[in-house]
Amino acid sequence: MKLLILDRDGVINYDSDAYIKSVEEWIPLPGAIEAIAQLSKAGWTVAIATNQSGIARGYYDVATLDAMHARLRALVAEQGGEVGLIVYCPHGPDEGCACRKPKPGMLQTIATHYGADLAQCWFVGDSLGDLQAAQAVDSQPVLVKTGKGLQTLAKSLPVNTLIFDDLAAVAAELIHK
Ligand SMILES: O=P(O)(O)OC[C@@H](O)[C@H]1O[C@@H](OP(=O)(O)O)[C@@H](O)[C@@H](O)[C@@H]1O
Ligand SMILES: [Mg+2]
Ligand SMILES: [Zn+2]
Repeated sequence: MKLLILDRDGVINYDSDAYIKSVEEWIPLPGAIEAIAQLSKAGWTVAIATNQSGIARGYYDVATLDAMHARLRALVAEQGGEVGLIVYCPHGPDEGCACRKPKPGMLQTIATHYGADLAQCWFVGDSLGDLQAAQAVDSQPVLVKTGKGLQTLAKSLPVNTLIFDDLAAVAAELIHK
């Protein structure tokens, strides 16, 4: 199946070192909503795997996170597309969970949900942990230069990492390849 997995903050929406704590702070990056809709209409299933330690830190609650994701789904639906499964890790960095990237637990949850082979999937992120999670399960690591992407670009990346300017460029590659 044509399954694309996305990181959220810095790939779909602007990120902030102060975390994205409300629906009002959740602002799509230019072209991101359209990219997801175009992929969806081209037969791609678009799922999301996102670290949300802000919940463990007490910056926002699950209801607020769900409202952000309802907003995302509504905006994509307005463009005629749909968003697939959204999986998040609500834990803090010190909790030792199995789902926080760079661990691949969320990618595995998504693959199991769809019966998909992660070795055939691209995972698009802006942080090194995203790329490492992809590498851990033989998915294709894809870095975008939005969010923390430019800082990540300066780090030691998985050797097969693909690099794109933004999610719109990733979508164009997948839809027209
Ligand atoms: O990029 P995704 O996975 O969708 O979400 C990242 C966010 O959960 C936050 O992750 C935090 O990292 P720590 O969780 O504090 O290490 C920081 O990088 C924040 O700036 C960022 O907003
Ligand atoms: Mg991110
Ligand atoms: Zn977790």
